[in-house]
Amino acid sequence: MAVLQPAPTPTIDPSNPTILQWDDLGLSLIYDFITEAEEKAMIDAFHAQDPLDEGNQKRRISQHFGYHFDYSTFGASETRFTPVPSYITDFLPRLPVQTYLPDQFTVQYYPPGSGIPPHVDTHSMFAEALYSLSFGSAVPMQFRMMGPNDARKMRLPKRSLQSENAGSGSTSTVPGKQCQRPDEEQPPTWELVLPARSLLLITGPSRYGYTHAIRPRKTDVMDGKTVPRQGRYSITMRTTRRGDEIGCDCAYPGVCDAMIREEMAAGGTSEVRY
Ligand SMILES: O=C(O)CCC(=O)C(=O)O
Ligand SMILES: [Fe+2]
Repeated sequence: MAVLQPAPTPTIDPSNPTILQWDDLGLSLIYDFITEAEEKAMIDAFHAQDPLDEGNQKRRISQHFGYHFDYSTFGASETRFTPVPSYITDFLPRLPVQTYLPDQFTVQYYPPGSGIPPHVDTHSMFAEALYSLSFGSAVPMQFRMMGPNDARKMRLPKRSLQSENAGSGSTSTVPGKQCQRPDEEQPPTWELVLPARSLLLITGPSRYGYTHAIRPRKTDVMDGKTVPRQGRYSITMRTTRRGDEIGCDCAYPGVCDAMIREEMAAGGTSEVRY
């Protein structure tokens, strides 16, 4: 089991204390990004489509809007498109990155106790900015820095290019637990509590060089208190890369699907470069 370190300390602009920033990680967390009324409308809309099987709901439920995920490319389909509901389009003008907007949306319900395995969202097929809007309840998201050993494991063809299907229909390579050697040093691993109605923006190192996950647990420790995990909803938002934009030149070649693919095509088992 990963040994958790304390979460890194954010900087907070005193003139805007609802925004927490970790500049060196490329992470921002915006509290109260949506109102309680918006939150309720989203939950109602979700269950109008997928009624909750109260008590028996064990698995995550996902709804897709915009361009649908394509499992053959790990990107989004060019043709399968579900119109984006107004409860999403309404807040798009409030997103912190306005130079490009998401066009692929996965709305998910996590029943109490469920999570999402550690994964790196596909580098090459989606633009840098990824968002996670949390609602319904708070949950800790776990980030783990990918070290050189993880990178080497992820280069194995078996693990590197097949969909692990971490669940949201939108994820790529993850190092399997079974590959971990017990004598390995744990890479930096920490958790960030995502409160209900908060928006997480993931860019830079946290986007390209860290896995993120929600551990399946019955309880969480938040603010020093052990609390039962409750049902949680999220909207993952990504921007699809098309044509010439597909690719990645990040500084994390070991966990970059574009670079792994290139090296495999060249028949390489080249050294990990970081
Ligand atoms: O539920 C979340 O907040 C994150 C989900 C996620 O990481 C994903 O869909 O790729
Ligand atoms: Fe993700």
